[in-house]
Amino acid sequence: MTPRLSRATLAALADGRGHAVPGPAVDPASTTVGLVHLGLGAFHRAHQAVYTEDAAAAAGDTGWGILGVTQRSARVAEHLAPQDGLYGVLTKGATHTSLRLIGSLRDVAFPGERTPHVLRTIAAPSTHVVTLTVTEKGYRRRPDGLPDLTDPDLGSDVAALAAEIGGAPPEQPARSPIGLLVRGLALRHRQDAGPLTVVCCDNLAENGRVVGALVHELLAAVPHAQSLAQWVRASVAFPSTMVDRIVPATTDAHRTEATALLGLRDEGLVVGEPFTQWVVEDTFAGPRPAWERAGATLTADVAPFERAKLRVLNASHSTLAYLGALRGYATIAEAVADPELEAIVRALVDEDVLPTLEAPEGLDLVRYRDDVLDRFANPNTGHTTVQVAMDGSAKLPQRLLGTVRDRLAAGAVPTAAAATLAAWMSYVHATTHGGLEVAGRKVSLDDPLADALASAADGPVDGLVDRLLAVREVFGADLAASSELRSAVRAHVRTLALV
Ligand SMILES: NC(=O)c1ccc[n+]([C@@H]2O[C@H](COP(=O)([O-])OP(=O)(O)OC[C@H]3O[C@@H](n4cnc5c(N)ncnc54)[C@H](O)[C@@H]3O)[C@@H](O)[C@H]2O)c1
Ligand SMILES: O=P(O)(O)OC[C@@H](O)[C@@H](O)[C@H](O)[C@H](O)CO
Repeated sequence: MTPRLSRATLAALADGRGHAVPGPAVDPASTTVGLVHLGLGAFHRAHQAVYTEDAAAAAGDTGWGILGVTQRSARVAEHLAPQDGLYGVLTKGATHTSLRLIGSLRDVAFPGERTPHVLRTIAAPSTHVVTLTVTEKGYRRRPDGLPDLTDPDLGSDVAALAAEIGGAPPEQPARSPIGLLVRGLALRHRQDAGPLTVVCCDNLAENGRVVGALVHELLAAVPHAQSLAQWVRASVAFPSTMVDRIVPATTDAHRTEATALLGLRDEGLVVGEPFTQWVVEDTFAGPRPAWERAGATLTADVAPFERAKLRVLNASHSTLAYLGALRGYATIAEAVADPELEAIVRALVDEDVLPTLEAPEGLDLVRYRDDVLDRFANPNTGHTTVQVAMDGSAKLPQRLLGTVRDRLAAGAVPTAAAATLAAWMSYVHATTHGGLEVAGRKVSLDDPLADALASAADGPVDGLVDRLLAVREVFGADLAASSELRSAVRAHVRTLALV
């Protein structure tokens, strides 16, 4: 059996016949932890961990090893621990594949097993940055942006935090990312370990402001947390970021391909397109990795980049995901190759998105649209429509509904954006009525509001749009009340002829 990737097997391979795979640029054994990452999914490993490694290597800095924290299960930690944190990034271009090894993960942990260790690391004076990629739904926000204190996981962390402020040892397993973060901040405050910067890397509009507000609101709900809240206001920064790299879920075929290139089995392998971008607001409370030396842009104002990316790339992605899945396409590349679907996406961007955007400095938005469509057309990433389609109730408010609101406020009917909503509604209907098969597989609705959406989709089909627009968690009261939007979505749903 092919041996597993680890520091020892890699060294043995290098001593023997060797391999042609570059990296790691940083040996985990030579680094200390300076950054804690919450949400050790595929994206962090293919994006921030790579920038952090390149920055550390360029600056000769050994203080930026990462403690990677998984959230919902120990699976990724179990994959990476026997590999000493080492893993490969398989880059799949349209014509070229390459593999490199990454060593910036110094440690991995699952809070279900090692919460005290994670909290102590967030509180360590040598830790300066916490990053997050826990998906849109992971933040447990109410539609008004406040923390959902009825969420049992967040509730459990709030109770643990209150006990810890009262002097209890920080031992209870953390159950939510924001709860874990705030409990780590509380310990850091108690230990007077200095300022910290929290960098959200999820696809949320104004992601830094969102996470900062969640932390402050959560603290406002906890008894005796005033001094902690004051310290957070003074000592913790929440810069916003725009993150971009298409990183699909890793498949067995990717692992087989990587094993052939490396000669070692890698259970932590991740896959990405060649393109990568990171724009970070330069408002850190303390030291940070020299990410600019790895190609990141540090800027005073990230909002125009973030807005352009969410509204052009992510909204187009979701449009292709819903329409593509409804037409039976397995991948985004197949969907964008359908001229009708490509035309729908172009109309979305040209007619509704671009009028709401201000071009970030140095970015031609029309060129950006075309570049994004070219990236989607890469046949080798294998990004599935069903993966991009998941969690629509949490994603659409971030990537589409800002456009819809801006267009309505400008007195325009967002007819093209309404096509995306119609596609999502048709997808919700099909996946909750057992009627959607994509590439030979039955697809069911994967969404944090699946139950509410299924009951809204259940009923006479001519009322589908009304019932789904009434889901306040997604559309709020304003969009539910817009008769122009309602008519536009209804017209598209009729055209889709799926109900
Ligand atoms: N994959 C990409 O192409 C890409 C690109 C840009 C940004 N992102 C951002 O990164 C996020 C994660 O993407 P990924 O590819 O790593 O996904 P993934 O499925 O590989 O990992 C998701 C991570 O989020 C955690 N998570 C999921 N649901 C959660 C919940 N309800 N509560 C707490 N934690 C939860 C998981 O435990 C895991 O650590 C995306 O949602 C997006 O915001 C991804
Ligand atoms: O990662 P999600 O689930 O928020 O969204 C799915 C895709 O639209 C997204 O991951 C893009 O691939 C990514 O945002 C490109 O940078």
